[in-house]
Amino acid sequence: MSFSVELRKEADPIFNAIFEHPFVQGIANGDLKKEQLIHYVKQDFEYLNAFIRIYGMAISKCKDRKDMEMFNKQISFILNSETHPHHNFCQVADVKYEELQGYPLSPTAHQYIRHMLTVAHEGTLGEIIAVLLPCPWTYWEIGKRLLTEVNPDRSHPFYEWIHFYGNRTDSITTKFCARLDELVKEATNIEKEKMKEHFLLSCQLEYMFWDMAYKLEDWPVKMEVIQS
Ligand SMILES: Cc1ncc(C[n+]2csc(CCO)c2C)c(N)n1
Repeated sequence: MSFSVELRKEADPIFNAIFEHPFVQGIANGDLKKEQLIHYVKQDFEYLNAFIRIYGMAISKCKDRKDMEMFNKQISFILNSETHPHHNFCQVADVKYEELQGYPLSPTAHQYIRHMLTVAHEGTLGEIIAVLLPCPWTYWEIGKRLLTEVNPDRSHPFYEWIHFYGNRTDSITTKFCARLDELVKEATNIEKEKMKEHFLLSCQLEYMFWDMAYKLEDWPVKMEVIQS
């Protein structure tokens, strides 16, 4: 069994819990409150900014152009394409995308971003791929399952979202898995254990991100944001 297949197997209960989560089920049946969609987009916009920066940190650890190109393509993808599913949520919530940008991070978004930043700062290239992988992998599986199980028509409010994630053929997940499986061959047992740990924690944080949006999670004590 390849390392990536081993990781997917261990994470199976988390992948299933994510699919069963009421926010994901809300995408399936078109039943989400405007505030939940707005909270998700506000937090995800900042999450994607952090993701782009982490790809930049990954590039700084690459030894060859092929790896650099892989991450560079993903930066462009986030900047130019990952905006489509956000626009879908904004349209359903009847808000302008620009109005949802620049908000402070919720506790869970903060935790997830800090987890990825720590690994990007301290880890090897293999550890960085392991920490980033649950992001595309969980969304790809959600998209594919919703596409087959819901098979939405154009009148479905989240038709665009489901097709965007479900229809990816040239998947970054496949590329990351292949690269991780190569890198693990040269890794020590300690590094391999760290890769697994980072991957599983990111899977848990993917679940928590949906939960954060669904429950409109915020800090226990609200602070006034002082604009300079
Ligand atoms: C919390 C959270 N997790 C995953 C994604 C999906 N996603 C974000 S960046 C990217 C491309 C990776 O190169 C994908 C698939 C999201 N939007 N928000």
